[in-house]
Amino acid sequence: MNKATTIGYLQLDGKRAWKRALESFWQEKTSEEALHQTLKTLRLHRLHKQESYGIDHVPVNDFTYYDRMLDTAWMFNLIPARHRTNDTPDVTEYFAMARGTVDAGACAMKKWFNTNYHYIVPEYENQPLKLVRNLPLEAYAEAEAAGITDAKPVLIGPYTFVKLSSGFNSLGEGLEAVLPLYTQVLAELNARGVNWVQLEEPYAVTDEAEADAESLAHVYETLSEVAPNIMLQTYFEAPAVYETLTQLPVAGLGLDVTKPRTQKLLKTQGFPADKVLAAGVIPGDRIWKQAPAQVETLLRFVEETAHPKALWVQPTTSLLHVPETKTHETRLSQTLYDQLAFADEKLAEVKTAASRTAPAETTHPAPVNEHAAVFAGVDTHRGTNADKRRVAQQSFQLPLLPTTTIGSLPQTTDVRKLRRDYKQGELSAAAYEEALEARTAGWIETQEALGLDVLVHGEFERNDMVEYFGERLEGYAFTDFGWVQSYGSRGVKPPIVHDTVHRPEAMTVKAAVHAQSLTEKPLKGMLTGPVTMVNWSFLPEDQPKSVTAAEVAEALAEEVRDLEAAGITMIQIDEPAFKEGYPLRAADQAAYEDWAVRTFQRTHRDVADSTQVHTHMCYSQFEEILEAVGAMDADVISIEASRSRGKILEAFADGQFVNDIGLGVYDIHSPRTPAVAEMEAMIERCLDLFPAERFWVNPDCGLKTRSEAEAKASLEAMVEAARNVRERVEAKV
Ligand code: MET
Ligand SMILES: [Zn+2]
Repeated sequence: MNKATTIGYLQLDGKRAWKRALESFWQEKTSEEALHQTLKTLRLHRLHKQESYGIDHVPVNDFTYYDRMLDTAWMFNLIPARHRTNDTPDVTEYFAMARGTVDAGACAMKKWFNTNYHYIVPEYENQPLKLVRNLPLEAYAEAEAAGITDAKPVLIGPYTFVKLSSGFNSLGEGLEAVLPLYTQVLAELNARGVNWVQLEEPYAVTDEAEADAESLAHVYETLSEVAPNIMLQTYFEAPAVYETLTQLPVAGLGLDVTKPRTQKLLKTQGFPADKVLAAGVIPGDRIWKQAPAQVETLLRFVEETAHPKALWVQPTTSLLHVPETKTHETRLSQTLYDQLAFADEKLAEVKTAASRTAPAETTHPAPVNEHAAVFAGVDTHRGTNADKRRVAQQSFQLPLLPTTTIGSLPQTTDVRKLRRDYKQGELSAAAYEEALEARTAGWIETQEALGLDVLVHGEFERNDMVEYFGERLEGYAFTDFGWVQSYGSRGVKPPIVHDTVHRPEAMTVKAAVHAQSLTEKPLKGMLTGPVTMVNWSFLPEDQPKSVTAAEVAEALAEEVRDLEAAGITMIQIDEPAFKEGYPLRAADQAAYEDWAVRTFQRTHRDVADSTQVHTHMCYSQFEEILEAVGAMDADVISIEASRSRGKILEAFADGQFVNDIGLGVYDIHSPRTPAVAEMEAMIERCLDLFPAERFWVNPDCGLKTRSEAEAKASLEAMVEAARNVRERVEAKV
């Protein structure tokens, strides 16, 4: 019988006990001692749970107080000077790095590969490194004391750790710094009698790994001398350096065998006979139950092509990316409920798959191509150019450097309470709507008083920019406890697309028309774009992602037409998740861009030249995707620019990009009121690159998380900065 294994389990349980424990400690409502105690209980609970499902080599040290990259950095004494308060770091340093303090900003946070999880970026500044505590060893000992023998300590591998850290001048320098510490950790595990250890190297699936193959080999040649059996675990794609990995002196290799590229590698290159193959056969980042026959077929394929020394059956990724269990859901239809498998249901699937040996009759279904072409033969483009539209849109009579916001305005406690009361039936639909309209009316006055040139209604009715539209479209379903960790203690409940997406009726027209009726200034209608809608949802299993995006695009196109017909002729279609959907391999990029750009284009294809389309993206490396952004052809794109102090504009300035740009002049994540002079300087710098006619001035994202006072003060300063620069530019001509 094959072994049933997992790569890692999730932190954010459905009841959110983990989150509550952390937040109550941060709010100083519980002691540090109580925090450790509560988290230990949760930690042991999940170990026993996995064991009870029949999982072998239950992973330990996958449980974190915030993030696993952070755990590793902290354990190595890789603490930025600004966060250090003790000689030997403790939770103070740990949470200072994660969340910042009054005096010291947090470490940066970045997207974990192509998932919606964000990790903490360790900062190397030549600190002397040392092993502060051997966390994997402690976790192993704890499990053993709880009666779980043969647990598998897991940690992020040295190669991936260095690649994702900042401050190392080169991979070589980074490895030189951390390899001795990994060696010490692993040697201590070995001395303790640990059997297997899992080292995760997801970076080995990226194109960049090809150039790093030698370093990877060096790392594992060094570590295997001292370590227990190493399971070198990859996920998210097939390794880009498969041949190198197969030749390493490690005891096992973990692969996502559902990926077509992995299957091809197994077929053409085989698998080393001296290694264990940990085969990811149950999708760890999706929520659909697998047909047992299909899994068996896949396993049979693996056995026949790989002939490994032994086979471990496991999910393709850590279970971090799915909710804990479906068992507490009551709102889902029986059909849908029956089709779902969240983390705990996957444990059962893994066990079942590992236990069966009977060969299946069915043939392996052709893998779905996520990036299948859509809108074949359909012209999705607006069919007009930026210059023509600029002329038609002069009717808005905007000043030079018009000021606006990104859409959401502060969601104060009373706004949240309104939504909650309405959802729980304590407030009638009419009373709810009236309260929202009053809120919008107040802010229309405020925006006018602040002197903003283009207004918004404020998005008070939206808890989340994807959920809001999902709830109004057919084909979506929502869970009550389906939390997935996004970063730290923060989670999201991604909607589930389970059927064809349709728009039964207009979704945003009424609120926009009401808001516009209160002002002479133009008001932007606010929509969430098709790419973001699919990148932040769980999608049907057997359908390419692009197909769902195309359905959403048609629904949004209807909404755009309705808005236009109702007199809302400035419409923003947000795409903050456009960049994060990019595939891990360059070879897949063109196919992604094709459907992503075309579905976005489709949403605004049918509007008149005089209707102005905006889009908004935040926190993206725009340099890499500029051509696609240009092809989306929104009249105005607002971008995050404050953190790079406008440097990003250099990429836009090479002449290819013809649309207008909304400069995000201050960081909305900071509670600090930005200085007028600072914002002026940034605008001025950008004017060296572009004519002033092409710029807008705005914050770098929505203001929903800010207090009213913070938002007002910041916007006041922003409007003043724009005015000052406007006056100077106009005085020059
Ligand atoms: C993450 S992007 C958010 C855009 C949205 N319109 C807002 O202002 O909140
Ligand atoms: Zn944003």
